[in-house]
Parts: sequence; structure tokens; C-alpha cells
Amino acid sequence: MAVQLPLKFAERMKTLLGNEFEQFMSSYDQSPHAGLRVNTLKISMESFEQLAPFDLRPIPWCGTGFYVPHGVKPGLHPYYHAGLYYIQEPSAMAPVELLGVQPGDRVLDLCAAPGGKSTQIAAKLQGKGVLVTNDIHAERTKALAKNVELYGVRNAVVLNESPERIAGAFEHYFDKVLIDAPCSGEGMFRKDEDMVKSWEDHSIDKCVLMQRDILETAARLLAPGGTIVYSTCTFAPEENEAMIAEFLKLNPDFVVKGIPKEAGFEPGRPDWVRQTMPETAQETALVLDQVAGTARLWPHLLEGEGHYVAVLQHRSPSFTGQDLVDSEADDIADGVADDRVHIDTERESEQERFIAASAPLSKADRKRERLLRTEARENKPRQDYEGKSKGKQAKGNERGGRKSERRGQGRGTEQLEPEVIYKQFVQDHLEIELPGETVYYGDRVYQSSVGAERLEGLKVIRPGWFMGTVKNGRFVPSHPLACALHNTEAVRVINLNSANGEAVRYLKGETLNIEESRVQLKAGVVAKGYTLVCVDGYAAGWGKWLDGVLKNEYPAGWRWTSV
Ligand SMILES: C[S@@+](CC[C@H](N)C(=O)[O-])C[C@H]1O[C@@H](n2cnc3c(N)ncnc32)[C@H](O)[C@@H]1O
Repeated sequence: MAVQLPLKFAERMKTLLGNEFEQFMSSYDQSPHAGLRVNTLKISMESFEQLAPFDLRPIPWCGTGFYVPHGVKPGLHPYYHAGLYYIQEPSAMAPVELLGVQPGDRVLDLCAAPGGKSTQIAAKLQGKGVLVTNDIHAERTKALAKNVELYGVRNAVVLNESPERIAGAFEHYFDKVLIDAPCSGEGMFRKDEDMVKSWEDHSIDKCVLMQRDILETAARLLAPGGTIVYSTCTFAPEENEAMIAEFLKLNPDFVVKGIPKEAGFEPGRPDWVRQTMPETAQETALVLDQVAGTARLWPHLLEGEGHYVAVLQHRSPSFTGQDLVDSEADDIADGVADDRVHIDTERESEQERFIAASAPLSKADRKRERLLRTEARENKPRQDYEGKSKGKQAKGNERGGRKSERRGQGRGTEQLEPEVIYKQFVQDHLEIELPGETVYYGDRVYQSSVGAERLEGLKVIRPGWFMGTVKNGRFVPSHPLACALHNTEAVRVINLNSANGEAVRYLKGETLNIEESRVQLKAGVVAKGYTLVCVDGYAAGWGKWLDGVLKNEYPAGWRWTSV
């Protein structure tokens, strides 16, 4: 066996798994499975399958996920740098698939760095609705923001906050909340030996404390009738079934939504809570059986690492006993009745009382709260937003006449307001409707799906889609703006070929000679100027074309550094 497992871990798994233990241990003799997930914000599945540079095998539980053959390095292809796919461990794709995200939803990813699941959520939202993505560790939010930007997400807000403080600003706001919890990481021992080194006997206890707090706060963030998905990459029942049972006991307006036992998912193990934590089992006796409807992903039973997933459904205030009957009927029709656990009717009145107590604040209450927070906040960003920018935004979106007719017009020297400069750039260079509100933080311009007011007082890493900077009376478009564009949305496009080395040279930051006939132009546009640079048709960054030379605008910190 290549991996040296901690003795205490192996002993515990032997006790829990019994006859299955040997099979479990033999999974450590095999290499971990590598996967990638297609970024359908940038490319359709059909197009990706046509141009995929590797042999790919579908991952059963994720419609956009594929196994990558051993030895293939998908990070060393220009498509990776163009954000066409995210490299992700196959089991880690399961939680978002179970969150049921629909375009238009408001979704919170509470423990999000480095952003694997956030980019998956963003692809499901397809630019509609809101994604708030957060991590409590400042250093890790850098990778999170970069991934959100590389993958072309337009409707995300990136925070570096405690769940508690987010709840102060977004109480009962989200339709879906994902908690990919910090955990003892036992399911990753095969993939990442550092996890073995950092595992300690008491790390489970520490993780339990964090998980309990995060879960409890998530309930405050959820809108009535919403869904929380809780996931870990560990086997410890304390962090999995026991955590969920405790949550259900404290939050009787939630039920476990059964996860169909397909694709190799195994049921949660209430019996392990009874076996190893008799006190907890006793305290949670009324709800414990529900956790059989959660799922365990085992490395010896499917092609992926160890994971645990629970789907927690909030029963909205309009819930009636009949709903339960109806939903059970649906379950039976779906063949998943065994996975859902009944809620006994004697708890109904307790549930209704709880729902009333946790009802969303009125609009006036929320406004009052916001004002108090505003007074208390310390680091106010410089900004020009909301009512003011909303009005101007609407004006900016009302585009009279064809844009090609307007291009190059109306650039009087009097137009020095940042907003005017920004909107003029958009008008001259892009063919998009700006989403959300325009928000100014200093000289940086964003389009925000939640607006600046709600973010006041929070540690905001990105208030929205970073569009660029207004400097010395000029607008400099950002790299994240380019990353999120489609090749039809820029007035000037240069397409580079991934196969002949040209794309790699661009990604390394080199200046390229490109003849004028290769600059694709919309009607009425001249070749000189900012150009969207694409790799095989997919946006990778900006360049500035002039007289046969493409000046490289690919940011230094993002460049391809491998040989
Ligand atoms: C399992 S990782 C998340 C992986 C991520 N979801 C992904 O798919 O790329 C757990 C994350 O939780 C963060 N974290 C730990 N405690 C937290 C807390 N109290 N609130 C928010 N995030 C927390 C850690 O910094 C870590 O990045």
C-alpha cells in the first residue's frame, strides 16, 4: 500500500466496516481518479465533446463531468487557460449536482475556496440569479476570486467573511446554500498524502465545532422552502450523520431529502451513530433514522474519493401535512421512498412555532438593520452606487439606434465622468447588456448582481463582475471582463489556434504578429484597438492590435509558466 494510514483511523474503519474493511483497504492500492468538469458558461457540451483533446469517460453522477485518463495532464492545455474546464476530483462534483440549482436562484457557497463547487454552481445558474461565494481564510479567497474570474462568472460576489456576519446582511435571502465543510479530510488520504500528515486524533473534535456553527448559521441564511447541501470529504460519523441528526433535532422545520441510491452512492449510517455515540443517538432518537437518506461515496465502491452529502430541505411556512403525503407519493413514484424518513406528526406544532420565529424580516426591519450596520462599519469602500448608478445604468442599457452607427461618435472632451467613460467603452467595444448594477470601488468598475448597499460593512473581495479601471480619463478593460465574454460579444476578435503554438505564446505573454485580415470586425469598426483574443473561438484575454502587431494584455500573474 502506497499510503501510510494513521493507525487510529484504520482501527476505527475496521470496527465500522467489519467484513467490508479489506475491500476498503484495497482501494488504497489504486491510484486516485482524476476528473474534469466542462464549463458550460463558456462552451456547450456538444462543442466540448467535438474538440476535447483527451479521451473522456462520463462521470455517472455529473452530466458535465468526465474521468481523465491516467497520465493525461489537462492543466497543460490552452483550453484549461481559456477556462473551458475545471479540474475536479470526481466525487467532489456530487454535492452541487444534489443542490438542484436553477437559473435565477440565489445561491450561497459558504466555504468555497478554491472555488471548484462555486464554478459548478455558476455554470448551473447560466448567468441568471446570484452567486455569493465566501471563504473565511483571506489567503484562500485569492484562488477563489481567480477561479470565478477565469471561468467567466458574471453574477458572483466574492466575500471573505464569517458565516455569522454574512447572515447579518443576507438573512433568509438564499434559495440554496452549499456547505462544503472544513473537515478532517479522511476521504482524501489516497489523493493527498498531506492530509494524512495533518490528520490528528482530535482534528475531528475541532472540525465538529466549526461544522456545527456553520450549519446553524446556514439555516438563518436560507429563504423559506430553500435547500441546504452539507458535504464533507471525511468518513467520521461525528462530522457526518451525527452532525446532521443534531441539526435536524435543533431545526425541526428541516427534513432530509433522500438521495437516490444510484451511481454507487451508499446510504448514510444512523447505526454508526448508535454504535459509536450512544448519547448523541439517544438525544437525536426522533430524527436519527432520517440520516439514512444522506449519501456516502466510498472509494472502494465507485470511481472517486471518499465523500459524504446530505440534502436538507426547509419546509416552507405554507407546508401542510398533505404536502408530506404528496411528496411521499412522489418519492414512491420515483422509487426513492425508502430513502426518506417520515416525520412524526407530534412534532408538527413545534415545527410551525419554529417557522414563525425564524420568519424573514420585513423590508422595513431589513432597512433598519442595514442602516445600523452602515453606521457601525469601519472600512467604507469608495463607491458611487445604487439609486444613482441604477438610474444611469438604465440609461446605459437604453440603446437608441444600431450601435455600429453610434460608434466613434459623441466623444467630446466634456465626458470625463468615470461612468461616462466606462459606458462609452462598453458601447464602442462590446455587444452586451450590462447585468446587475454598476458599482464603483475607487477607480474599479464592477457589475454586481446584489448591488453595493447590501455589501456594506462586509469584507468584499469582488462585489461583482470586474469590468475594468477608469484611469486618467481612460477605461482599461479587465482580464475578467474578457474571460466572461463570448466571441460574438466583442466588436474586434482575433482567433488563435491551440494546435500550432500561437495560443500558448499568447498565454505566455508574448507579442504576436497578426496580419490585419485576421482581425474579425463588426460592421463599422476599424482594426486598431482593444481586441478580444480567443483560443479556437473561446475568449482567453485582451490584446491591442496595431499595424500587424498584437500587443499582449494577458496579465502577468495569470501567464502560462510551464514549458
Ligand atoms: C473543503 S474546503 C472547500 C472546497 C471548495 N468548496 C471547493 O470545492 O473548491 C473547506 C473550506 O472552508 C473554509 N472554512 C473553514 N472554516 C470556515 C468558516 N467558519 N466559514 C467559512 N469558510 C470556512 C476553509 O478555508 C476551506 O477553504
